[in-house]
Amino acid sequence: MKVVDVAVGVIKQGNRIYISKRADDLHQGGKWEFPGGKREPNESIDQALSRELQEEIGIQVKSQTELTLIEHDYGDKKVRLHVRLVDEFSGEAQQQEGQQAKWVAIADLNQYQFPAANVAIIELLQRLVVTKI
Ligand SMILES: Nc1nc2c([nH]c(=O)n2[C@H]2C[C@H](O)[C@@H](COP(=O)(O)OP(=O)(O)OP(=O)(O)O)O2)c(=O)[nH]1
Ligand SMILES: [Mg+2]
Repeated sequence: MKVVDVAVGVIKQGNRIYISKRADDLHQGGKWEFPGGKREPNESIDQALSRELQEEIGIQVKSQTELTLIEHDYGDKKVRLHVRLVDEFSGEAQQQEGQQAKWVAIADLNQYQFPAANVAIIELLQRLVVTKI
């Protein structure tokens, strides 16, 4: 099965992260996610993330730094999540297609149901909080 490269943005303001709910009819539908999407041919991950965050939540990314890389096999689909921290952006994060979204404290992320691949991202964020970011 081919692996799908996905650019994922952990958008941070203070100690809170922006999460949105995936539409029910998508892969891993109905779960919460960090905004982002599939890289298109000839696009870098940086470009894919900037484009997706503009399209999905209407922000312009000013800085993105690598957080982690996660490969996960859902059985029906294999993904490689390129997870980036976005802590500088312009515009106000707002779902462009009306999905639910919210800013959640890093410590409270466990209260939401995410796709299985995200468990490692949330653990990492909570570990980083203890030290720095
Ligand atoms: N955006 C996002 N995708 C995630 C996360 N965790 C996770 O397993 N995924 C998976 C679900 C999907 O299989 C894939 C991303 O696909 P997507 O549906 O967001 O892609 P896209 O925005 O380009 O959408 P489309 O072109 O298919 O409409 O990565 C996450 O936190 N954020
Ligand atoms: Mg998407």
